[in-house]
Amino acid sequence: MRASQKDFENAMNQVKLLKKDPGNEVKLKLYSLYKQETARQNYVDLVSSLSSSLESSSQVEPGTDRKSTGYETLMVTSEDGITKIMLNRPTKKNALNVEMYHEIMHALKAASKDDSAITVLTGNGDYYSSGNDLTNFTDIPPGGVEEKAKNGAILLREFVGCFIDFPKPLIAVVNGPAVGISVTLLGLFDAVYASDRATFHTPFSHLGQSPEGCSSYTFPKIMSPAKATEMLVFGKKLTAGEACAQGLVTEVFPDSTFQKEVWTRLKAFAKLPPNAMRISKEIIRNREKEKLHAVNAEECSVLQGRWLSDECMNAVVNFLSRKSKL
Ligand SMILES: CCCCC/C=C/CC(=O)SCCNC(=O)CCNC(=O)[C@H](O)C(C)(C)COP(=O)(O)OP(=O)(O)OC[C@H]1O[C@@H](n2cnc3c(N)ncnc32)[C@H](O)[C@@H]1OP(=O)(O)O
Repeated sequence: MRASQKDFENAMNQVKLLKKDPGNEVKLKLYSLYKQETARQNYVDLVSSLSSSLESSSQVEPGTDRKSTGYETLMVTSEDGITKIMLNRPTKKNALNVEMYHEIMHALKAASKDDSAITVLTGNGDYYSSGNDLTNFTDIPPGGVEEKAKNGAILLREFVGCFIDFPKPLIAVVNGPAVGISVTLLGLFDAVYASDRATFHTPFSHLGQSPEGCSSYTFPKIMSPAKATEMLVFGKKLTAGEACAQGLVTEVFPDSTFQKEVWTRLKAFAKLPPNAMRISKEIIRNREKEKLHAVNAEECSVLQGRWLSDECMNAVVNFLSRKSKL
């Protein structure tokens, strides 16, 4: 017999009253089940809201937005010689869930073959991105946390590989705060423009994790080993101005004029001969490619181990508990 909503709420309360801590792995499983229950409730709520809105208005075209891009977590547009990939989970601060990793890879592969001269990554809403979605840790497969960590490392390696191999000029338009993997990847971009509202934060040690996105190699080269250590090991958060002084950001703009100034500049860049730009990027980046792939493989393998550590599991459980999701 299927449990009712009341049974579920009672069970949730019982978990909070347990005298003995059930442990991180069990807590992550509980969170996963909680999410499924919430998803079922959301489904029912959505269907019921759709029914009432369709009854009240025959002009609504459900799913129009989604059809225009074909993506669930991104908005992708192509005009004026620019393919713009916009992270589109603003209510979650553009955290990267598993679907978003796959969709970004898909969008990059498509952009590498389309007619555009340059490609831009940016965020919708007040954040550029809050990095890896920490709820990614909760969908534990039958093979347990080891299988989860192994799959995560495979996905991460493929994902970062797409940035290493991207053939056209790739520009980050950092519209707001950036956290975790959204910061480390910036070392693989060809230019990074930031609003003065943006901050750059890689709290890997706080999360019991280690650097990815090739940052263990690119950051010391860009900003010196000591400055890279302050960010990647001690989790020092940089302002946009500081990140620019360290060479991670190319130029900072006042937030009030950011979009206008940046897009005017990008449209001018996109009028340059595309083949010349592609070939020039190749000659700047290609001699590092093999090294970057090797660094990526090593970082993913180290992270796979970190994800299984108590330090990491405690940090994830703490985040989810703070958000009342456990
Ligand atoms: C294949 C796997 C690859 C893995 C690659 C590894 C990458 C490493 C990293 O990226 S490490 C970085 C991980 N990110 C974080 O630690 C950030 C966590 N989030 C926060 O600290 C805060 O949310 C914040 C500072 C980004 C914003 O705080 P604020 O108080 O302004 O807003 P909220 O916390 O209320 O956020 C709004 C809702 O968004 C949810 N959310 C935000 N970021 C994340 C995230 N990274 N993961 C999961 N969920 C996130 C937050 O829970 C709120 O949701 P709610 O409205 O449902 O409560």
